[in-house]
Amino acid sequence: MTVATLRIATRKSALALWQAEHVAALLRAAHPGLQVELVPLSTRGDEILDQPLATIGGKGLFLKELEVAMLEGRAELAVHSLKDVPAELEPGFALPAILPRADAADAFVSNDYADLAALPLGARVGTSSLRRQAQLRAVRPDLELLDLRGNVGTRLQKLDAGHYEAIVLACAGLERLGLHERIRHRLAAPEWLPAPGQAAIAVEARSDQPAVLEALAVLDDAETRLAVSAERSMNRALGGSCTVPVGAWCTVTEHGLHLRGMVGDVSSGRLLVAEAVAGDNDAVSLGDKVADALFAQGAAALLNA
Ligand SMILES: NCc1[nH]cc(CCC(=O)O)c1CC(=O)O
Repeated sequence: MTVATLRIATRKSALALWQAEHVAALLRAAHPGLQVELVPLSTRGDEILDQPLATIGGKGLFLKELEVAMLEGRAELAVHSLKDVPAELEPGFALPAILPRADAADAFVSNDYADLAALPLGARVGTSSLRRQAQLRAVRPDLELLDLRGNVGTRLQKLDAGHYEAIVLACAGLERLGLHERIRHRLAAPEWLPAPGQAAIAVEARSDQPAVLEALAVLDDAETRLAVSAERSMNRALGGSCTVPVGAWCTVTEHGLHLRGMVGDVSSGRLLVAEAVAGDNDAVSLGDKVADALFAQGAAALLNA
């Protein structure tokens, strides 16, 4: 059985639409004659903008409405930023494709200051991510950390309006939106860790639709899948949500996988860091191993804080 049409459920933000169009173009190129359409939808995560994600219940918020559309037969697939996909997928769904990763670094964005070190004492920095807050606190305990939600464009507007001296965003999102020049400084591994799965685009579909899964699997990048499997398995072992400050970065070399993981504490800026290596058949156990090493350093106390 082959599929004639694929409908892509997507959020309506500029970044989500760019990512869905990107997947649509790749699918059209891979399957000549295939009809590919976008189904833009609003999610709870997009509608509730006045509270940090950690308070309103975490990451599944961006997926629910897209998954309902697939269950009701209004779309065959959904496109997500992998870092917004919970460590545990909803039963009945799969990720048949993970695209090659873009720049996984975070971006220091400011109109007046070149990097973190250049910020004046007590400067206001906007980010609602606990992972970013903990790492900022660790290097600059004097900073005033302020919540900042909304899509990438809204966050940049709030910076430009003077609410903050600097904000932190993902390099990948800025690049996809043609905003590369807003990156003043890259906050990159190993000193600074991204979110598990950051900069990878994930394609989700129902696990009971083999023809769809097969059509989507051509977009999968094996190396990215290995790296993000290790990062996401670490996150899952740590309790797996965005309500805790967790960072992870896995590299793939000819010698195998190297995973570095971090659990942080926002109020003290204390960061626990652990790393380990494994062969490329062992991505999931590598994640578990680094999580165990973080627990051995006392991660449970920070995760329950
Ligand atoms: N939480 C929103 C979100 N989800 C994914 C990205 C960036 C793109 C990516 O990581 O693939 C962003 C924006 C940001 O953090 O600046």
